[in-house]
Amino acid sequence: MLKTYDLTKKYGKFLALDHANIEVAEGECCGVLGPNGAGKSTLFRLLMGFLRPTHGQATIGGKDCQHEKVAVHSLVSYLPGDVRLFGEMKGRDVLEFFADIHPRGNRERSYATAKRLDLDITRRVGYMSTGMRQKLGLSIALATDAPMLIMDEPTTSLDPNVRAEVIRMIGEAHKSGRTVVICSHVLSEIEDICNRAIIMRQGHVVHDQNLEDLARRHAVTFQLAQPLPSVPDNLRDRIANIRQTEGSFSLETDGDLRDVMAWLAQLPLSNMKAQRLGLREVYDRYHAPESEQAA
Ligand SMILES: Nc1ncnc2c1ncn2[C@@H]1O[C@H](COP(=O)(O)OP(=O)(O)OP(=O)(O)O)[C@@H](O)[C@H]1O
Repeated sequence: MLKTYDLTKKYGKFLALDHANIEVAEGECCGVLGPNGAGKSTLFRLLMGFLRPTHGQATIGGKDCQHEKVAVHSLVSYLPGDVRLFGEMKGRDVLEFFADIHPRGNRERSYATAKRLDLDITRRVGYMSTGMRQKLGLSIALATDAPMLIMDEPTTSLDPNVRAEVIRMIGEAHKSGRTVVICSHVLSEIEDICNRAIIMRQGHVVHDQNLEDLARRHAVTFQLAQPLPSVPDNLRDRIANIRQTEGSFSLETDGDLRDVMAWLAQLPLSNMKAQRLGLREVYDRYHAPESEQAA
């Protein structure tokens, strides 16, 4: 559905996106993660044809994002990171304007989406709070039935209840078969709805994580006052990242935990803990907080 080929963007001499090769299949829900300035919005703007690539190409539904913008825009519903709307207009008029110009827009669905987000559309946009304007942007973007949703930080400025509702709505869009690409700094939101997460750093895609695979992985920690014996052959493929700090060990497992536990249970260890590996642990491999990097 979406493909980028060595997609590169320089602002002057500054390289914001460096030879990104990304493929998102039809029906996937793909999270894009990375710290401020990693290049996420640049990627999204290139996909929408709002920026010209310095090098490379992107396609959506086989259409070139730069040269076939109209066709691409009819396939995509896009929520920008900075929702800017006409301040003089009332919310209802803005909704109707966008529902009418998007080939897959629909006024009734827009009103219903705004209602679900508890947005008062009789207000003038200029008098709306930041969160209300975000809800208006979401009511525009979530109301089309375009086959692809591209959302740049959809839950920014929203209160916790509305955040949860928006994540539910995006999850519903995915379940109904739409392809979703979403960036967020809230890892739990990505874990809740995405089946895949791409991690970016300084304009590079540094990791591509299947979240269904991740859900089968565990981190096991324990204390052992002797060297850890070698991992039995039958577990070798499923145990990784063994680390030791004095008498404390940690390792990561893939798949069923029972046979790993049976092996460890034969050792004189104490304080054993096993917990599911989350996206946080994967993200921290690339972007650990500075305090931990220094440690
Ligand atoms: N128009 C521009 N001119 C010059 N530099 C830019 C421009 N737009 C973005 N940049 C720079 O490109 C880099 C990537 O910016 P981008 O907005 O894509 O990051 P991001 O990952 O979306 O960050 P955030 O999480 O803060 O939204 C940043 O260093 C930013 O300062």
